Amino acid sequence: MIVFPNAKINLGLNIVEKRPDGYHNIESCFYPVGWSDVLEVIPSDTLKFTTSGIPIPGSKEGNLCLKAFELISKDFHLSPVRVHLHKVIPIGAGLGGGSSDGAWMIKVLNSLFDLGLSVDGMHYYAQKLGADCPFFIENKPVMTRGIGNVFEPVQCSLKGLYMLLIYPDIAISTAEAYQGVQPKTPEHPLLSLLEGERQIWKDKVHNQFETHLFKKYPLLPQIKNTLYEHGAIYASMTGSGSCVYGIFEKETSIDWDPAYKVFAERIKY
Ligand SMILES: C[C@](O)(CO)[C@H](O)COP(=O)(O)OP(=O)(O)OC[C@H]1O[C@@H](n2ccc(N)nc2=O)[C@H](O)[C@@H]1O
Ligand SMILES: Nc1ncnc2c1ncn2[C@@H]1O[C@H](COP(=O)(O)OP(=O)(O)OP(=O)(O)O)[C@@H](O)[C@H]1O
Repeated sequence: MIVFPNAKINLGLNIVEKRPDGYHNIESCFYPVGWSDVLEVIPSDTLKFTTSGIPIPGSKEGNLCLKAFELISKDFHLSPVRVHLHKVIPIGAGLGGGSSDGAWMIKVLNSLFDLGLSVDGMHYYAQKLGADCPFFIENKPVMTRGIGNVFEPVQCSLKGLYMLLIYPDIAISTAEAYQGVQPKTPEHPLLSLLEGERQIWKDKVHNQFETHLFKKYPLLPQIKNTLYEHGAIYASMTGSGSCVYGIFEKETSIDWDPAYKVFAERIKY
């Protein structure tokens, strides 16, 4: 079975408070985008995991694909599989690529082994893997609260518009990003801003991580400004960075430093 675990962007991201367990409660809209890895899972004699594409830091055992397999095999009998992950989504980009691989692995195991897990059942396992994982189970635009695992519907569609995603080859770990953040109560409820006129997003919809990460990495606000100079309706860093995206009414191409990774699409979700 072959699937294409996709990335996400955050439309607005408020860090509301630090919790006693060290995590932070956030308020954000998660939106699926088409930048994708390739994940192949086939029945085999022994459990095997290989990767190609972008090198993934950390051990094989720490990879969320294998972690998903281990997690599900605690509750179900799974025969061995051969897993190959071709990594395309930049790492340390705020695109949730690793989380997506883990969540898609749960979905693959559910159908390959006929486990009969419902969406809620898959959420249960996904949230044990990481804060961003449950979103990728249903993979549709949603308002998230809690640590990113409590979902609420949002009437916000970007379908038919154009998206440019720019990864400037700066890896920022999620833990690093949260360390420098100052939680604060949002001035405006994000949900009503996102469901309102898109023209006001530029002034009112913020990713709170930008405050300290833009000071630390001045290249990031430069990329955001360039996107606005080329006519973006809205531009922002996604998640904990470093990827910056722009949303456009028409197809737009911009010359970037060749070291950057760029993904462009007509938004389909
Ligand atoms: C920035 C976001 O991508 C927003 O979409 C997410 O909040 C990050 O979620 P994630 O990458 O799945 O995060 P995890 O891998 O579960 O956590 C990595 C580390 O980030 C910090 N962390 C993560 C999520 C959260 N809501 N509060 C946190 O403080 C914790 O120090 C944690 O040890
Ligand atoms: N399948 C995987 N792909 C990428 N990273 C993985 C994977 N499994 C585990 N990891 C670990 O997770 C870390 C970062 O993952 P990820 O790509 O989700 O970060 P990110 O792009 O910053 O996303 P976000 O902060 O939005 O979750 C890597 O440094 C790596 O050690």
